[in-house]
Amino acid sequence: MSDLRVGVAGVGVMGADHAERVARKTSGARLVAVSDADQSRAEVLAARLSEGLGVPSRNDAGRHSGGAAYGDGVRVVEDPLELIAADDIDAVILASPGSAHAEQLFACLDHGKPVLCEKPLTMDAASSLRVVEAEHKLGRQLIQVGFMRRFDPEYAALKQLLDSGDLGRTLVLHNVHRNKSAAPSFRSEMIVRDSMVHEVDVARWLFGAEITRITVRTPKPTSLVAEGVLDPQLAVFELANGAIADVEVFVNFQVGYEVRCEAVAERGSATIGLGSGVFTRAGEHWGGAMPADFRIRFEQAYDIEVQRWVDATRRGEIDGPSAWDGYAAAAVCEAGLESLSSGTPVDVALADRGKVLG
Ligand SMILES: NC(=O)C1=CN([C@@H]2O[C@H](COP(=O)(O)OP(=O)(O)OC[C@H]3O[C@@H](n4cnc5c(N)ncnc54)[C@H](O)[C@@H]3O)[C@@H](O)[C@H]2O)C=CC1
Ligand SMILES: O=C1[C@@H](O)[C@H](O)[C@@H](O)[C@H](O)[C@H]1O
Repeated sequence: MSDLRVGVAGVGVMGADHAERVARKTSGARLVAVSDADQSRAEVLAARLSEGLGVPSRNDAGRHSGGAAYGDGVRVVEDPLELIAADDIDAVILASPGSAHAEQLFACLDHGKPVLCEKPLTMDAASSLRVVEAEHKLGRQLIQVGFMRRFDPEYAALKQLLDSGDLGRTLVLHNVHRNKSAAPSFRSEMIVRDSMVHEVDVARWLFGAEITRITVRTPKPTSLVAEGVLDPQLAVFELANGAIADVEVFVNFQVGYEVRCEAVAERGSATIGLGSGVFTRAGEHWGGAMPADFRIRFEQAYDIEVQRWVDATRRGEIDGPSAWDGYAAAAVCEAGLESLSSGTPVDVALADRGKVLG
């Protein structure tokens, strides 16, 4: 079977990481092209990743003729929509900002291109639902959403344990999600839509049930954020199966990246994210290191996610969170935003899955 020829749209923090992953760490795939609204960023990355192949990078004004042979280097395509349409690209990774996802996802569907779309699927529930419906109309699943925690070995082991029933029924999930710091432009709504959305997916996935109601409350914010930014945030999710999950999201924690999840079940509890790595006692100090960001903490999860996406795409399938999962998370976040401003519980308005996908 020939290698999957991949193009990456949006090569900032996450896209550059994924592009490098495809170019250097993923089997059965080859990075053909990258695109970014900031073309110089794409050019620098393409040059760096082409170096590994021992060939110069190219751009569309150069010698691209619609089909890149292996070892041709990584091409820069000015317009991300052109990258999606290109004949020599079999599948796309979207790591552009969430606000660009809807248009680019529709382009992927129009061109029949499988796509691994970073979270959030889109910026609101209505556009996410349109994406789900458009994919459903095609009759095959082309969209996988980048909820990478499902691929993290610790989360996967927790899921397996809970599903085994050894601890009885799971009652409650406690989550902590802390980033060292966030850009001043990272406003309160983004804490829900970009950060909390991971716990929304984790809760839906671990419980295998939809979230029906969300409450978001905020203490007096940390003094280290701009006026008006509500950080940290505490949320409670109520699920259709009667379970409850809570999460503290704090994106300007200052210390490091910390993601924890404790499941409380009828006959025991299980916790992940307590800090792996080497625990040392030296020089009057004891302890271990904390990862600086998600790229370090979840490196293995991203690697597994992308490898399994490539393998599944080559089989003509997806193997991970679907467009529906992206839509359901968007619907919860939308209710979460309403709750963030009212401080009261808000019911999640979710379309009837059977009717949409039936
Ligand atoms: N799964 C995860 O853990 C993470 C996921 N993400 C997601 O990845 C996506 C990108 O986030 P970051 O890399 O942190 O942002 P970023 O700001 O570092 O990178 C975004 C890049 O997209 C480019 N861009 C802007 N408009 C574009 C367009 N219309 N088409 C193509 N490129 C465009 C920008 O110039 C920039 O280089 C977001 O959806 C974000 O939520 C981000 C961090 C972690
Ligand atoms: O997805 C991510 C970022 O977009 C978000 O901004 C961070 O808070 C999350 O920890 C990270 O996983």
